[in-house]
Amino acid sequence: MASFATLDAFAERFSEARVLVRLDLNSPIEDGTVQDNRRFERHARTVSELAAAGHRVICLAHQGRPGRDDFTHLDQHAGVLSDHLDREVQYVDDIRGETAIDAIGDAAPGEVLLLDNVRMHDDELADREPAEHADSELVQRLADAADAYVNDAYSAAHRGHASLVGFPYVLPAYAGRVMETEYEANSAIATREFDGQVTMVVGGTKATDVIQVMDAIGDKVDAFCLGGIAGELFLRAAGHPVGHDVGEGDRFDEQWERNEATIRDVLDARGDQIHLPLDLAYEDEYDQRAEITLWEIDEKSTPFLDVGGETVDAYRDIVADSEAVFVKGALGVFEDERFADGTVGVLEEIAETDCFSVVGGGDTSRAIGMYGLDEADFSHVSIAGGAYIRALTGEPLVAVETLANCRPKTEA
Ligand SMILES: Nc1ncnc2c1ncn2[C@@H]1O[C@H](COP(=O)(O)OP(=O)(O)OP(=O)(O)O)[C@@H](O)[C@H]1O
Ligand SMILES: O=C(O)[C@H](O)COP(=O)(O)O
Repeated sequence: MASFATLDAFAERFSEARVLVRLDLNSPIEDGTVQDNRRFERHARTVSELAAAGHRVICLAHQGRPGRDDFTHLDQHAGVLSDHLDREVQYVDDIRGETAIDAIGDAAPGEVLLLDNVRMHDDELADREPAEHADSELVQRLADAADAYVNDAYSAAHRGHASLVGFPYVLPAYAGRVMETEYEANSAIATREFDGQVTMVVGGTKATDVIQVMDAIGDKVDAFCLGGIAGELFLRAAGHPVGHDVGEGDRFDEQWERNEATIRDVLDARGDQIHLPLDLAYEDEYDQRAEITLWEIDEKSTPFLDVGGETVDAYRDIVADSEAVFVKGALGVFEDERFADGTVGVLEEIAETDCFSVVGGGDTSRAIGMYGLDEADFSHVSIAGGAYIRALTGEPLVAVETLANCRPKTEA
């Protein structure tokens, strides 16, 4: 398990430091407006801790990717982050030019700056090894202006980009609070021994991701409860006439072609551990939720949007008997109240029991707030997507590895 220095070690060594803090504020953008989400709230705690201690906090973050609609400047992000802090975040419309370097130099103790989208600088996404990123102009210029580096961007830690892996080579480097807690909770399935049953609830739309997880960590999990697109694809492999596209949808056939062999292998090898929906829910001609048991389905003629009531009861029982439950992906289209029973039923059951629980996936974890559940009833609600998937499969995260590998420098 990687071991990095945390803010506790940082606090012992520095006072009123100029510290570069990499956050992951990558957010949904609707009609040009950045949507507030858990990432702001969580990172605000790290920023607040550093600013309250009198450090000059220089935040780095990205939004979208070049060529995509959500690739924007970070002025709005500074406003949203300020809303979660007891102080203003000054947006600096530059990344490593004179304006940025001057702003860093002028920052007063306790001041918080947010530089522009690091992905707007070519060095950030250049295809380089971590040590090569350390030599880039972006990293060198900013490192010269700062005393230390904190990486809080766990949810981007699977990316080997300059601002995520370059700085630990040239500055004392620490994990922020988000990095620390996310890493510990999300690695639990790979690193911890649980006395009782370990259950994984698997759903959502990104079937390819979750099928890889099932393939990789089958030995660590006693029960998989399936829903969403993955659930239907496994039903298809088991010979049921579901799991293909109907109407305008295009979510099934492509993922089926890509994963058919793996699905069949996993089902063969782990059939005893896998629980598939017993019934499914759909929208009837009166726009109401209707349910059908698997055995009644001769042909799929309408999209299935949730697991049915019998399945919810069965999955709740499995969760109630579990020592640990990991959730990746929703069991249905919970954004529509009519099709929230599966996702919310399982989350309610987790909240009611005292099992160790991790809920991952940006979309799925939104159900917690939407349906009045209390985040405190879960051991951890992750803000990571791709990094969570990699942690579940036990794959190393390059930015975490870099923090750990550069630790001797940090302690020097
Ligand atoms: N049967 C279904 N048909 C269509 N969409 C579904 C179905 N079941 C679940 N979903 C959708 O799955 C989504 C959640 O899972 P998804 O795989 O997209 O992301 P996630 O794991 O929550 O987040 P991230 O984007 O961070 O990976 C929800 O928005 C929900 O509407
Ligand atoms: O939102 C995320 O999952 C991270 O910020 C990584 O973003 P990316 O997939 O655009 O690299």
